[in-house]
Amino acid sequence: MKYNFGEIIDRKHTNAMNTDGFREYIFKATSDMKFPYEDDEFIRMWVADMEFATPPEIIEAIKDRLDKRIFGYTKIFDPEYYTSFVNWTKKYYDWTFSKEHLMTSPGIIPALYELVEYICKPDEKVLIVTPSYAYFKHAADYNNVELVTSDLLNVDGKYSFDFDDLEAKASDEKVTLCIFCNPHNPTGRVWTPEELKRFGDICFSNNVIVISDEIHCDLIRNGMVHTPLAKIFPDSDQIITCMAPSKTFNLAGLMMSNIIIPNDEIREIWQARHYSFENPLSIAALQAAYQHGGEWLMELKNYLDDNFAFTKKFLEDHLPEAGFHIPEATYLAWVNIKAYLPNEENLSLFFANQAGVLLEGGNMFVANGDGYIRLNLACPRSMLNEGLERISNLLLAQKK
Ligand SMILES: Cc1ncc(COP(=O)(O)O)c(C/N=C2\CONC2=O)c1O
Repeated sequence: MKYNFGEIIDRKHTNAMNTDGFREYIFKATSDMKFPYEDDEFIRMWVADMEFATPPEIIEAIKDRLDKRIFGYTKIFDPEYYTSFVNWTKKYYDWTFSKEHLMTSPGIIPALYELVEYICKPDEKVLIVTPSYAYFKHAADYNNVELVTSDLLNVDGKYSFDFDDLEAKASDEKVTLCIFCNPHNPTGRVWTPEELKRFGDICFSNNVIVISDEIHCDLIRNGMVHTPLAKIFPDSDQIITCMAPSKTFNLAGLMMSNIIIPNDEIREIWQARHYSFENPLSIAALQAAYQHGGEWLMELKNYLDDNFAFTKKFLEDHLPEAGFHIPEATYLAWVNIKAYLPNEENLSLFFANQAGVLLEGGNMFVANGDGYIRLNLACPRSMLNEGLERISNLLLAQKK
């Protein structure tokens, strides 16, 4: 191994959401909220960023840009950014897109907020499948647009579309936009080409535009293949594809994502309304990620696959009544613990207070997540083991 994923890195005094933002984000509380644990005693398995150092190749590119010593107003003028990214999508997803369609945003969430405003009229509705990353709901709420949800089917922890329900919801003429997660957070599904085709046919035959949020698409298990929704519908301009190396290379704080908008009308609104300057260090980092990140990603995927295998065995050995399948994508474990805590409403608070573990409870994923916890496994194995030990000790104590 060329890279050290077992290293414990001190994130204190870095203004990290992960270490300092959990009271506000998870508990909607102020910074004086008290727990029986000191902040640095928690095992943090909640927000989706990683405890791993960003690849040295990316850090080197940022340093090179720093050496230029002037950081004035910046936009992407150099075609090398597009070339680096499209070479990556060609190599990893066998998919390409036009340079003219590539926009950027200081994050995918800000893009969702803007796109809902640009696409939906006030009396229209946004469709999502559930459970869902909560910011998909926020994107509708903050634009005062009604949210419509379609629960994924869950058969013994295996998730799939309820296509009949999806068809029924999409056929509502007021549903004009679907925010779609591909691969899916929090269930970890990698949608098959067949599922994507049926999903897209339902949306497009009902005049529903799709934002395909593909931020997790590089973080798939070895052996899996990501299919961009737009690859299934190469002639459609009804798909906005959101991708970013921020999840892949632990760069979320650099606030830059790729938004591919093939629809001329929507892109023109975006270009007129979106503040399109970029951070020069972010451009350097993202370009380096796509040019030089391949080897690190390969080792990261191996380490994550081992963390998932470790977690699966741990749960089988210590919590045999928990429901868990190794997800096809993401570094997030979605675990059914109903058998141990059938009635606990606020799982995040329960584990924070009783086990000193910060995690996200199923109730944080809009709907269809009761009894589940989501664990971030993108951490050194020693940290993972401690978190799992604390969780299992607490849950086993409930059974006594
Ligand atoms: C599906 C999905 N889209 C967008 C984002 C955020 O994109 P950004 O605005 O950073 O470019 C996340 C991050 N997911 C997180 C972050 O913390 N917990 C999660 O589940 C995500 O899971």
